Amino acid sequence: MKEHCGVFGVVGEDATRLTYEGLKLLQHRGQESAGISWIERGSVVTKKGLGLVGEALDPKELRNAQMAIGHVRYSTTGSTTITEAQPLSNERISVSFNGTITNHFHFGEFATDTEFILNFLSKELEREGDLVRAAKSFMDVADGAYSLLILSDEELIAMRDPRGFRPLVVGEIDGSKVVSSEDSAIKQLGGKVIGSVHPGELVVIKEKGISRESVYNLPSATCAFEYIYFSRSDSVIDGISVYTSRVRLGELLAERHPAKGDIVVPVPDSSRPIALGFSRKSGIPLEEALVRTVSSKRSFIMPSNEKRNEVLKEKFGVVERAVSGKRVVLIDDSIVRGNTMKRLIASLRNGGATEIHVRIGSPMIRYPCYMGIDFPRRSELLANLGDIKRIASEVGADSVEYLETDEMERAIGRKNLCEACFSGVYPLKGKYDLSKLERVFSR
Ligand SMILES: O=P(O)(O)OC[C@H]1O[C@H](OP(=O)(O)OP(=O)(O)O)[C@H](O)[C@@H]1O
Ligand SMILES: NC(=O)CC[C@H](N)C(=O)O
Ligand code: SF4
Ligand SMILES: [Mg+2]
Repeated sequence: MKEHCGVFGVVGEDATRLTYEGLKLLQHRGQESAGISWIERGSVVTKKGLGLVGEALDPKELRNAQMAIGHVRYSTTGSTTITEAQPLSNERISVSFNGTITNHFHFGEFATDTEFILNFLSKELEREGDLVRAAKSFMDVADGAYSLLILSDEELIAMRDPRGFRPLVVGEIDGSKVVSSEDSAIKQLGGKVIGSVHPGELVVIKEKGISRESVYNLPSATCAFEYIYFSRSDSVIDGISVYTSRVRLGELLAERHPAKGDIVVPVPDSSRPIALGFSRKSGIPLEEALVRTVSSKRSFIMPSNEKRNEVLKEKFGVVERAVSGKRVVLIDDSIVRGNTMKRLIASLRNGGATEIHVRIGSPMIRYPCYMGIDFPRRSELLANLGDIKRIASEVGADSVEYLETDEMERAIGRKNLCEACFSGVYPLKGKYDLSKLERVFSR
């Protein structure tokens, strides 16, 4: 499974530098490439590179401007190349986007869904002579997930798809107007959060002000995985704290799926608050028995299984003193392909753990995602192997239990979530044949 991208945009003083700083704080959303577009003498200028923000962009090559947008990429279409990196621009406009356009293949052959967006918007702009109208036409035809920024020399447009699959937030930093995938980045830069871009809303940001228009008003279906894994714990999505959701996922796990153990161990990083909740509720002490290598990346969002396993090889150390002779309750936020679990259970057994009971803070992932996360095939999902006994034997655990969907909703505190990867029910506009989507999105 690969996940999201991060977008950040600024209108006002110091736009390029603030965008660069913002991207660093969204690094957990994409590690493949980073880029920034700004407006210089009426034209779009774009710099991008492969790798983490610090590797991809040289601050000395960035020019200060009054308007800029940026991107960190976790690809769900195409490949990890500089030409496919975002922002994707021509002289007039630049786009930076988090999501997946599920129906992009209906419109022709494109290297990525982002290329389709740029192509569509450019043609509509030519036809209509107005970028806001072009953006609305895009909303009419596009299906899937998009938290999208469009930059021109006149304005920065921010829009969120009608279901609000991915987060998007507007705020202000030192008088400059900003838009970011997550509010935590705005707060950490000393700014104040104005609020979420609502699902189906189009926001136009200019130097003189922000105007907002609700273009579609449908029931939202925000990605449950943003709360479970993707977003930073210090973010708040649509008014709900990610940290609180995660602690509650752990509390509900302890209540509904208890385990007999001597210690609770989180798989760092994203399952830490879940393990804390489990430990508090069960009374079993928490031990940080897995140490995450400082320089390690997120494994799940790497672009191939080979790269995921390369990351995992270096990612964890085991504190033998903490686990030796102990019955371990091992907590993770999710099992997708099972790469992480298989490796960790072997290491914990080597470290002397006597029993390992795995408890997962989300339901079984059985269906692919085509809305911004990259696990496009049913066959790669561990949960499709069989029941929990079969899964436990595959990963080498004494037992494995997952949260049920209703328990997850209770923990997060909202029902209007996308749960397609658990249920197979896709909150999309169109009807699709799953096998066809598997072929289109497999890379
Ligand atoms: O079953 P898998 O296919 O291995 O995927 C699931 C794992 O991947 C993610 O961690 P990741 O390493 O991406 O990042 P983290 O350090 O933020 O937890 C997630 O938190 C699980 O640990
Ligand atoms: N994770 C994302 O948001 C991916 C954006 C876009 N689909 C790409 O492949 O570049
Ligand atoms: S299918 Fe799963 S990962 Fe994809 S948007 Fe829905 S909840 Fe999120
Ligand atoms: Mg993890």
